[in-house]
Amino acid sequence: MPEEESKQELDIDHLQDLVAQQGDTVRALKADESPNQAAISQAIETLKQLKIDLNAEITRRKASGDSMIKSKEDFRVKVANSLESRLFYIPSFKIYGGVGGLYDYGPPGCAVKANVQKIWRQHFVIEESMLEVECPSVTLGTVLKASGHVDRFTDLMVKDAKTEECFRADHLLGDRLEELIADPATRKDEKAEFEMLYARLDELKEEEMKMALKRCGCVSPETKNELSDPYPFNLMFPTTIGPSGNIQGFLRPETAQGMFVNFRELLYFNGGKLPFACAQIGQSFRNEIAPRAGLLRVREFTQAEIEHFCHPTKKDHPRFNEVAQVELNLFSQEAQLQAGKKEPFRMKTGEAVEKGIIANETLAYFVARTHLFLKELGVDMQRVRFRQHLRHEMAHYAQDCWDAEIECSYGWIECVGLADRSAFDLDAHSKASKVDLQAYELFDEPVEEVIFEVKMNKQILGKSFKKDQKFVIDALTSLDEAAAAKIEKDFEDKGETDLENVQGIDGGKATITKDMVIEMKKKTKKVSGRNFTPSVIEPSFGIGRIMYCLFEHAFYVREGDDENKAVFKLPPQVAPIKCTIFPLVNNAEMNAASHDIYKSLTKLAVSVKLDTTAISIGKRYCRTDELGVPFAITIDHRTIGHTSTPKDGTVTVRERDSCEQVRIKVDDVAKFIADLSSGEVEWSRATASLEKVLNTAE
Ligand SMILES: Nc1ncnc2c1ncn2[C@@H]1O[C@H](COP(=O)(O)OP(=O)(O)OP(=O)(O)O)[C@@H](O)[C@H]1O
Repeated sequence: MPEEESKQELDIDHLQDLVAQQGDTVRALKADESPNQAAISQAIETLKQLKIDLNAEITRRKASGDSMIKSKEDFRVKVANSLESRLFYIPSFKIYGGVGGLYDYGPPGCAVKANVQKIWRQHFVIEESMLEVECPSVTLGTVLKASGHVDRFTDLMVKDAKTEECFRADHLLGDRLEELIADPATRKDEKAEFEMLYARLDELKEEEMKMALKRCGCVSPETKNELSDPYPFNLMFPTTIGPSGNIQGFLRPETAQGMFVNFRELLYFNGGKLPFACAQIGQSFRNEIAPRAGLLRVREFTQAEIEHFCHPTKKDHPRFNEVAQVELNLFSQEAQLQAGKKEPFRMKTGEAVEKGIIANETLAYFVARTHLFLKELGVDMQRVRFRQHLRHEMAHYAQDCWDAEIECSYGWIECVGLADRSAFDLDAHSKASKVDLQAYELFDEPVEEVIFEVKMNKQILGKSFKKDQKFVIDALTSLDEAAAAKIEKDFEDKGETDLENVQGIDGGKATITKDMVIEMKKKTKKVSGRNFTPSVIEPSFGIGRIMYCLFEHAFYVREGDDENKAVFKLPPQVAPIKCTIFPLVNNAEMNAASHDIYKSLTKLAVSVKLDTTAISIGKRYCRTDELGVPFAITIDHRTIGHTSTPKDGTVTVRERDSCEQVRIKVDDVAKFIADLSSGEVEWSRATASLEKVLNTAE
């Protein structure tokens, strides 16, 4: 966003703060034990005046016709107009009226997406030697049952009692709570209650949500009809696999599960060594109840996910030194919970681990690498923060979670989730598939361990446990001293014992009777290693959300120009097309020269657009600026020679943001543009020794 605009936004923010503070003052005065009527009247007058000032400022900005962008909504509309009119993306099935939450990327959108993914692959898969996989989007139901998605991947939904329109219960309640909290008529004690509810919005269970909707008088937003009670709605798209319809499947809601279920093969591929990371880029599907905010909440989107498998108690990272000095904008749990103004703070990655703010080196390593990736894409890093999940936002098994949030006109948006998920996923799949998903650890030195040699009566055991016998034997042969003592005591007291957490057995419980065990002998043994279930650290990127935020950060309207002179200042590596070629005049000679340059650029794998339309150069620049094209080559009379202009075999090259133009030899131009497009060389350095020309077209 241009600097000037953020200054104006701040003024409005300031006025809004003043209105809120004055509202508090009025309420405090009213709540006084012996209210001072004169003071209350005066405070109300001040509040009224502040509201008038605020509204006047908003109206003034909306009404003024200059090229500045007046409000977040105006800005958003301008960005969306440019993106849609230039076919970055458009609603899918548009000629049939479209359907919420599904979008098509057009040519520049596809190109930007491919570039973002290419940078992601380079930054993570290649630089970190990750094992990349590609798994199907159609996923077996049993996989998603084991992962918990079939039972728990739900949002609470309510319906308009008459029209049956569906809403996300937390969205409706959140909107209503915002109204109630801002309303000067709300009593102080009620305000505190509503604020508390607002803070707990995403942790409310079905019954609590039902009460809260009632308490706040929530109704259907448009029709004002009553609402149904909230109920869980599973966000997965169900399907069946095969013609019989007997195999339940789902479109995957995340790419992660494919990597977990391949763990055993990947570990083998990696020579049995940990840690290693697996990566996947692919489509994910969520039947969002209320898709909104363009590309930010859609029903099909591209995820780029990493599963880093490591030892549960050794989460240091061999390359941590490389990122220890990277300064992050951290919004820790503590910063979010402190009284008064809640603000993120800047801290080096190394210090954040030392102070225990980020749980371990590996998670912090990925936070820092994510920071560097977003920076490389051209995201405005002043508007990026890493927000730590509050305890209630984290699953019970999660050790620590951080979201990379990017600020845009919709507020702070989670674009990347980074979580230490402990051994949950591998344990869950191991249990459900009855396949061992463990790794083996070789100790530095063999250690002496107390073991229990258990002689079993396999006939009796087999009768009771059939094919699960193996899991019971595994459990009985890996007893520790306390567990063995308990079994012996249980046998003495009641002739049987319950084994808990038996891997591979449904519910994990196995009842062992005394006759199944012939003898238990305590022994010491030297062991050189052990099996364990690895922990998983998962960075999960939403490519569409990152792209949208990047588009907003890159967008500006060139000052002093017409409203429609919109520019996307995308970095060359991300820009959909690197260079446009314009013949100054649409004639055979200039067109031929343009074609030659076009060929030399495409040979170097630089994406180019040849524009031979007869419209003015200024208008052509304007069109390519809105596509984010960073460079433009113009072939003119000096290139090919003219009666009044001697041929010198040069072309002009113009840079999008500075509008600066230089002349360069035709033979050198392809390499020059290729170097600039890779982002390796900056414009100012590349052009230091070149002839600058006056820009007359703009
Ligand atoms: N409906 C969606 N549309 C676009 N991107 C999405 C959507 N849901 C998730 N993502 C992206 O995938 C990433 C990882 O998914 P994750 O399951 O952590 O998201 P989430 O916490 O469910 O997101 P939210 O709370 O916003 O629904 C998110 O950080 C986001 O970038």
